[in-house]
Amino acid sequence: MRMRNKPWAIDYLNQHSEIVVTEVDDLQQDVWQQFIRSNDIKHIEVGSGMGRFITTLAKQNPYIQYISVELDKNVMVRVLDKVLEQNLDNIRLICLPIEEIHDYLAINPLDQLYLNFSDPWPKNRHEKRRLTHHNYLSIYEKFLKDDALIQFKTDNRKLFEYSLISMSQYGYQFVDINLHVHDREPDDNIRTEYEEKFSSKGSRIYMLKAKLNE
Ligand SMILES: C[S@@+](CC[C@H](N)C(=O)[O-])C[C@H]1O[C@@H](n2cnc3c(N)ncnc32)[C@H](O)[C@@H]1O
Repeated sequence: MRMRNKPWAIDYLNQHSEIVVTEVDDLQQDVWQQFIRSNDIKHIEVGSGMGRFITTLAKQNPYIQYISVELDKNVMVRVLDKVLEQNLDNIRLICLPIEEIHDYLAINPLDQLYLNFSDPWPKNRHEKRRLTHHNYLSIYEKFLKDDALIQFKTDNRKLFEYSLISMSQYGYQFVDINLHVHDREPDDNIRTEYEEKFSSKGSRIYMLKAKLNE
């Protein structure tokens, strides 16, 4: 997601340090350690973009704690806007790449992971950047509970097929595979910003749900 540089973004995020982390070391602060170590049900989205998906979930499920991970500060400000506008108190934002923070999350594993419209990185030489590459799957395994669910949506058929193979080879079992989400769209489907954009252009939306262990 390319968003114009907002020179004020980092200050805005840092003014809300009770909700947002912008430096890895901040995760050592007491308030974050308490959050990480609490035994609430916790769901995480990696690559939240502008945050419609995760903020809608947070509003619908006040008893679940949500973690939004988005590396781009220019995009994360849009997630923070939504959290503040809706007064959501069950969501935390981490404005860093997942690669840099997973050890902290692994302290107390999480219940569910969402990947929505992850960058497809179509060139073979960029395969390792895809968020369903086995290197990322092994990162997720460290911070997810044994029976945690991964839900992945994309408009990109090649990335979807790649992800089915990558996850299957890693040992994931598929709980659900939907090859046309918007044909008889499930009531509980929350459309992300990218999903809305691609769907309005006529793209088909694919979705999978998978678990490592039942
Ligand atoms: C194509 S956008 C999709 C945004 C949103 N999920 C949606 O569906 O509208 C992918 C987002 O993932 C973020 N991203 C990519 N790699 C990431 C990583 N390793 N850690 C955190 N965020 C990442 C990008 O900055 C970008 O905003």
